[in-house]
Amino acid sequence: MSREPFYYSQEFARQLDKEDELARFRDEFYVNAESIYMDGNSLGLLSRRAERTLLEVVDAWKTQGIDGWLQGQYPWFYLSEKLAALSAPLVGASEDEIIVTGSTTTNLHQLVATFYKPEGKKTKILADELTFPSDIYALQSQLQLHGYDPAEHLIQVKSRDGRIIEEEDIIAAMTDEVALIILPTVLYRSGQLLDIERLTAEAHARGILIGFDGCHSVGAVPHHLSKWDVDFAFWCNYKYLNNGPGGTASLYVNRKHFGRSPGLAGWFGSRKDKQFDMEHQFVPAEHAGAFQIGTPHILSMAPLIGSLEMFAEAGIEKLRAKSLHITSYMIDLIEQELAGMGFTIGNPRDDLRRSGHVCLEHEEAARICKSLKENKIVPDFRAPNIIRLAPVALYTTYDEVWETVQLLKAIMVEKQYEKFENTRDVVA
Ligand SMILES: Cc1ncc(COP(=O)(O)O)c(C=O)c1O
Ligand SMILES: Nc1c(O)cccc1C(=O)C[C@H](N)C(=O)O
Repeated sequence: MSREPFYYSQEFARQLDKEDELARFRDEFYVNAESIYMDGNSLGLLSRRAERTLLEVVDAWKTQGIDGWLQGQYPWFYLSEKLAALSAPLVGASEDEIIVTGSTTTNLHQLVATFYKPEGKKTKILADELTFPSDIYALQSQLQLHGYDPAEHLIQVKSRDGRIIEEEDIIAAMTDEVALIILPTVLYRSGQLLDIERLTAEAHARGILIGFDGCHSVGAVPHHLSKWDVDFAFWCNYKYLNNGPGGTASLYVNRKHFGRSPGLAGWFGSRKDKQFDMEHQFVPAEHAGAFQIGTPHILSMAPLIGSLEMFAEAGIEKLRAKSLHITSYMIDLIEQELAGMGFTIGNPRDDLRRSGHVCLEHEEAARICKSLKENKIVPDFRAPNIIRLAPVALYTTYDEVWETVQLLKAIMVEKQYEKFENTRDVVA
């Protein structure tokens, strides 16, 4: 995408902030005036609206007790479905194809338990070697539950450069032994955005089901899961969607799979009108709600009500446009200001192949991150050598990007990082 050139001055950054049509949303967040937050790709900030809806739900509990399930502003019995409807525009699905439930990892377990049906020589699961470890642990344990050795039955597509997984290599690994494919939409370290539509079409052409982990794309990148015919997907809501630490996650099941028995059944997967019949014959919901298991984590999804209102107002296309622009600005500034200091941009440069964070590689990354924190910048570190920086479209300013890069420059020029050990913290 061609863009107006960037100029290297703080005035220019401030001018970009004046022109930013999403700038008004920043005031809705609890932004710490003392620091610059660049970690919204790991844990998004709290907004006033999310806080308000959380407190409203707490108040319903306080004042209504058990009646909160059916009464009050957000009856809890229907909250997973209500939030699904609010999430639908972000992922390009019908509201009944989504349900807000569980955690990323438990949703993956549910979906693999549902969709992994080894048969004949089709027994393998295809993933990649750079994906988030929790997904691999889940896949390994699911294979073991079927009596298979993951060393043989889990195929992890290799990266050619340690950063990116080439779509060609994934497609080449889609052999007739593969029963199921699980891939991230975005690789959590390099920020590579995979071509979801192409991979889905290639999988289907070979009769393979495919599901995606959308943790690092939902809320930052528009999706068209139904149009692309993705079989299923799952994602957390605590990164770009600002639902709070450990906040309830989501899953998507393509409507063509409605009616499939959930691999892991539980009473909240029941048809709503049947659930309280308390029969021992499970009657699953006729939509993605069937894949819920137990009682929804109401307090952990309440912030999402307020948060998703903001996404509806801002619009995911506009958020993506700002995200691409502000991350380009950051990359450009890094290249200009930090040249010759040992940094490498590890994310793809093409807008179609990158997501919402900048991946900055350096052999001293762990201690540069500690130094950034001492300078009141919040990045995160991913071993062995990555500093992730996420200027988030809803609340990060261009001026903060400018400040971050200037502080990084001072840290390098003054060798401030040398006083720290080059090792990660317990939670990096
Ligand atoms: C891509 C990806 N998948 C899975 C997870 C695990 O999510 P959870 O701990 O919410 O199950 C995370 C983050 O922790 C992630 O970034
Ligand atoms: N889930 C997290 C947690 O419980 C503590 C700290 C970080 C996280 C994360 O989400 C990390 C994130 N998935 C990542 O991309 O690395």
